[in-house]
Amino acid sequence: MLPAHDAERLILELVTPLNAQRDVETIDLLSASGRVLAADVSGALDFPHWDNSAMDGYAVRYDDVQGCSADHPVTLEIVEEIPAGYQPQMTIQPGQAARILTGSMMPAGADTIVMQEETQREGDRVTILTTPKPKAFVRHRAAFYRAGEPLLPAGISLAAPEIAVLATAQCPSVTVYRRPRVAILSTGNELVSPDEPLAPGQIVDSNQYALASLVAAAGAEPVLMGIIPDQPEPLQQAIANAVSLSDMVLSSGGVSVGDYDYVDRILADLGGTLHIRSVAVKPGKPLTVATFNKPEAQPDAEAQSTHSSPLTPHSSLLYFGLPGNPVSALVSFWRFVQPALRKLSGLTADWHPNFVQGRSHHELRSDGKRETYLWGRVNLVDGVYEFQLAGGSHSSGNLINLAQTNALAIVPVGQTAIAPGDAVQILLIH
Ligand SMILES: Nc1nc2c(c(=O)[nH]1)N[C@H]1C(S)=C(S)[C@@H](COP(=O)(O)OP(=O)(O)OC[C@H]3O[C@@H](n4cnc5c(N)ncnc54)[C@H](O)[C@@H]3O)O[C@H]1N2
Ligand code: MOO
Ligand SMILES: [Mg+2]
Repeated sequence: MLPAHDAERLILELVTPLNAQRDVETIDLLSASGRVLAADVSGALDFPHWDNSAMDGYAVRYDDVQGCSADHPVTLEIVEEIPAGYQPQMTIQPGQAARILTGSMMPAGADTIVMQEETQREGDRVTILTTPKPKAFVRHRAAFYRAGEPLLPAGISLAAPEIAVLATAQCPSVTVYRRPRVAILSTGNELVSPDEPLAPGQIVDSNQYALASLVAAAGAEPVLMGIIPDQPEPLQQAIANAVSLSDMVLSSGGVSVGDYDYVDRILADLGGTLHIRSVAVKPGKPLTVATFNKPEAQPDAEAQSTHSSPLTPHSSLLYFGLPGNPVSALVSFWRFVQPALRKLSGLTADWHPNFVQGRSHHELRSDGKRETYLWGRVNLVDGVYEFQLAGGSHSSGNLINLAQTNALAIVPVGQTAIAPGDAVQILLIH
């Protein structure tokens, strides 16, 4: 049994990320949320693009208003009104000012904004009642970003802030990694899909649904391979098929020591290399991790004929044989598959699970033999993550009380209890 930390490190080493040249697509910025940027972006525009005012007020020459106060005000002639979207026509001369509104272009000659609240307006004259700081409330061209400098690096996930930046840089479309295809298959003679009646001994295949949801939430494309019986031939066929058409495979079930647990043997027969057979976590001990070398798809037939096999690039596909127990399959996903999927998807950082320190409201128990994950909810209480253990059984076969949880509390190997109020490491799962 590999310790969890070593398993995570080994798994991440085994991941070949999508290729920044071949595995990309150009998409509309409006559909880019959650996608991973595949190329560095730099902008062709300074930001701000013009000197502009940060306040509603008056654009003045600092020399004209230096030293003025309520007792010694200065009155200036307003020579132009500058609303947003308007290009100023006048150059402000000594003794002059322009009425200006937030975001509008600074007129030539002016270098300082006096906010409206510090003035008195009478017709086309404005009286300035305080001395502003030199260059006050002017947002200078390129103060925030200079055209041509790096704007966003490849390998980051796009969310509202990055999408706003790309829009501002006039990038209405963006080159992102394609979504990784993740094949999902459930193994087991006992499994039926949720729309089928249960005969004695049968159970419903929930893993395929749960894993599809997790894969989609991670920004990847789930490819559902269905329920495969515990029979070597159909299972081998399904696994070979899954390996050939995806970037990662997740199967559940059939990885323990039972008479019908064929997955590991089939992976070896198909030429896979087995790296992990079990991990010291509870739930989730039986976890098979294997890799397959795959010839990479060639962009076109010509490329295929000019690059004969020794030059054909290969990539390594990661196969996860997750345990069949429903909670075990999900815990294995959160702890080990998700980081691998993040690296596969082209992200250059932030692969690791989201661990935080908190305190436990309830007593947490473990046998101390494996790193133990208990499910529940965290809330921030006075700035501290507080973990509330889900009620009911923490059996790996009980998925019912997993609903409405958002975190897993971790009891380390060698520790058998965490007392109420004590510190606990928590894995955030949503
Ligand atoms: N002698 C031992 N037996 C077991 C060990 C062990 O170390 N020695 N480990 C146990 C642990 S821990 C786990 S976890 C399970 C893992 O078993 P498998 O991965 O081989 O899974 P199966 O045997 O196929 O199924 C286990 C369990 O999960 C249910 N299941 C399977 N697939 C699904 C699905 N798609 N949706 C919902 N539920 C599913 C299945 O019906 C079984 O109840 O092995 C222990 N045994
Ligand atoms: O590891 Mo199993 O997942 O304990 O039930
Ligand atoms: Mg089994």
